[in-house]
Amino acid sequence: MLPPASDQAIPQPLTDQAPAAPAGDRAAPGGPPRARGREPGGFLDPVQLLKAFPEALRKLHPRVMVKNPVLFVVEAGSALTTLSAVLNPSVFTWVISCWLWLTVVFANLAEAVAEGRGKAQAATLRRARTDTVARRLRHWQVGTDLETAKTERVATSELALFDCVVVAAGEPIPADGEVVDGVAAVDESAITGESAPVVRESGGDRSGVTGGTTVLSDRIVVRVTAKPGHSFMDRMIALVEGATRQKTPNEIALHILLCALTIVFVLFVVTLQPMAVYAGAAQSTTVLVALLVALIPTTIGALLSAIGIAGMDRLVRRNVLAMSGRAVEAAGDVNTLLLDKTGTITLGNRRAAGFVPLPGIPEIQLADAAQLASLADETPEGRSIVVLAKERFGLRAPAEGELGYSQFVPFSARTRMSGVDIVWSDRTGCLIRKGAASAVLGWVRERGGGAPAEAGWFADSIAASGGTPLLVAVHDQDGPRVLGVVHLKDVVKNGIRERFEELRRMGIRTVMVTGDNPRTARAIAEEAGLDDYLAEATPEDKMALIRREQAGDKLVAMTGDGTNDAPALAQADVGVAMNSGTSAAKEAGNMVDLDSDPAKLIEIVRIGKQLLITRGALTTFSITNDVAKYFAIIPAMFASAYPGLDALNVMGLASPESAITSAVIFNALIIVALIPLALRGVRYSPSSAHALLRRNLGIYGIGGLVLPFVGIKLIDLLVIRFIPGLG
Ligand SMILES: Nc1ncnc2c1ncn2[C@@H]1O[C@H](COP(=O)(O)OP(=O)(O)OP(=O)(O)O)[C@@H](O)[C@H]1O
Ligand SMILES: [K+]
Ligand SMILES: [Mg+2]
Repeated sequence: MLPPASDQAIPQPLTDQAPAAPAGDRAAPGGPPRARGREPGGFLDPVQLLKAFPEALRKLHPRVMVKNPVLFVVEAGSALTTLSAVLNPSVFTWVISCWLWLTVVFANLAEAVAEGRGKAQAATLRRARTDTVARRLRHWQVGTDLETAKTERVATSELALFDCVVVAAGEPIPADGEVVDGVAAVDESAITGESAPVVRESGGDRSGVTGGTTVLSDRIVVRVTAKPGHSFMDRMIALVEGATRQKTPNEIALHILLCALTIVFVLFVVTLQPMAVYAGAAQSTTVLVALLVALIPTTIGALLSAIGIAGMDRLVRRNVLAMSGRAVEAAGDVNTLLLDKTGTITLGNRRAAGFVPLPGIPEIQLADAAQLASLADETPEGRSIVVLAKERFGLRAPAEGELGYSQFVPFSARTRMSGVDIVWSDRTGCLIRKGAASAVLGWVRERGGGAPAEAGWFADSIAASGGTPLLVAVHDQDGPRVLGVVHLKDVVKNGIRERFEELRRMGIRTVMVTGDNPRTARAIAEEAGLDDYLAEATPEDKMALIRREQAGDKLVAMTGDGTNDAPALAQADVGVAMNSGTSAAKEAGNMVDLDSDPAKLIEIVRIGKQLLITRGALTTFSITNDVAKYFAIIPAMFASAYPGLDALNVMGLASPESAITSAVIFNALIIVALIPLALRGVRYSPSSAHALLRRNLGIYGIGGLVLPFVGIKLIDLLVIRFIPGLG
């Protein structure tokens, strides 16, 4: 027997006065997502270049230069030519020395400009960091009364992991953490730049809060999950400043290739001299160094790190924190995207919308059982059931005297059930469970009960509409039986369908993985326009699916927000956690999206692809554009010894000196000319990766081959005009 509804109030959670802020997180509607700050255009701001100049000079220190062997060789060569210019002064040796030094400075400038942009962003972020006083709770435990709890005021910097702090309307949240009590509207504009408030609440997958954001309404208790100095904001600042940037495996591979090429050319130039002497055409140090610099891949050596920094920077501008460059690169090659349903594809604001009793059961009886099973269920779903039962029937929790003993069964993603075991004061007892249909039916059958067909029908019809059915069952003196179904409603995020279509055009398969039942999953997958879905997935199932895809040589991205997504987020090559999500999810992933927008993956993939393509294109360009320099320098070197070699002087350069000078000047200027491209990235449009690669290798390979012939010739014309003594 169920007790009559009691009128005595229990301390109501804040849910009753849920803030009137828009529910859920902002899903980017069809249009392009808003970027933080202005995206730098194609032209490089001269002011930026000027500002980065001192830093570029500072980087000339050999200790810094040695990290970039290609340019270290150029620097050593510059020093050598300068020495020979001092010992053996001539216009030619001085001009070459100057331009060699400029080559190194320009290379450093590329990196300095990239870093400078990050520093500007970091400064903006620093301003958002708070250093205030926090109200720390003393001897308080989750679930106990807040009114009587004692608080103490401490400086934010003194907060430790797992401290609980109270934050009320108008106050800043002192540290990264998780809401463990209450629900509030939070202004996250300090970190996202977006002014619409978001809801953060305890118990569910929207519990994550970020230090520096402000509570707008109500009051929450936040458990600190990051020590001061190690918050996401701190990590983001370190990232955009380039302080913690590590080379990715791809970058290391390319780096090794560049070093190998450099060594080969150093050996070539060193062994060239004895042969030249033998041929009666001994070369000066200056000429040999100029040849070496022209041959080694200086262009990509100069731009490589700027390309990487700019990629990170582009992500941060779109409010994505990447914890590793490796993940950014992997994003460029992703084949499959897995998304969880609740809170990622839907708003995650899953609320009870109605009670559907089985024939012969009064609705109030179902509502009462459902709310008893939810009294200690701190998930948003559980709280919404309590609220609905109160609204519809004025039902409230049992009074002190009525309850003998009760034991709550918390919800877990594995059991897909929650409930309560109650012994009333008159010593009668009952067990109540609510949860996924298959789980609750299993529970009833295990206890020897059966389920009328209606239970399945009702659940199916709710599921077919995209809702989540929760079956409610009791086991009391009348035996185990199903009472009916609670209809949980959730809404698919606005405009998400178009975004998934865009992913498809990029060649990415989208799969929804959800703990929910297959019918609901199918309805939502169809509505959102996903390629496939996996229903009734436990956390392990989600991870196993990723492993299977990876075994088939696929790169997998996963976005999710729940603790049940954490294993999958950790397993995925690209794990994007929603910033609104639990701290377990955020720790497991290798990226965090501050806007909590699953469609952000489009941006992430685009940036990853752009990074890979830009690096590939500029490497190709760098290697092919050295070819023209052989044609400029080799004939010049041996013109006197082998006049026949003049046939190679296809550019018709004026004199050996002007030819070598022009090649060196071109080599230096091309670095500056390509800085904007390195920072902005090669244009990317969704099409197959192969087509893109072919197109870019074509453009940059042929461009790299042809451009220097024109460029060197033009410079040669200027050189003989304006630098007397080289003509
Ligand atoms: N508080 C709750 N009490 C009882 N059952 C619940 C509760 N919350 C959810 N369920 C049931 O458990 C199922 C699994 O929940 P889980 O959180 O693992 O997945 P989900 O949130 O539905 O999906 P996703 O992983 O896509 O976010 C739900 O579909 C629902 O049927
Ligand atoms: K070069
Ligand atoms: Mg979930």
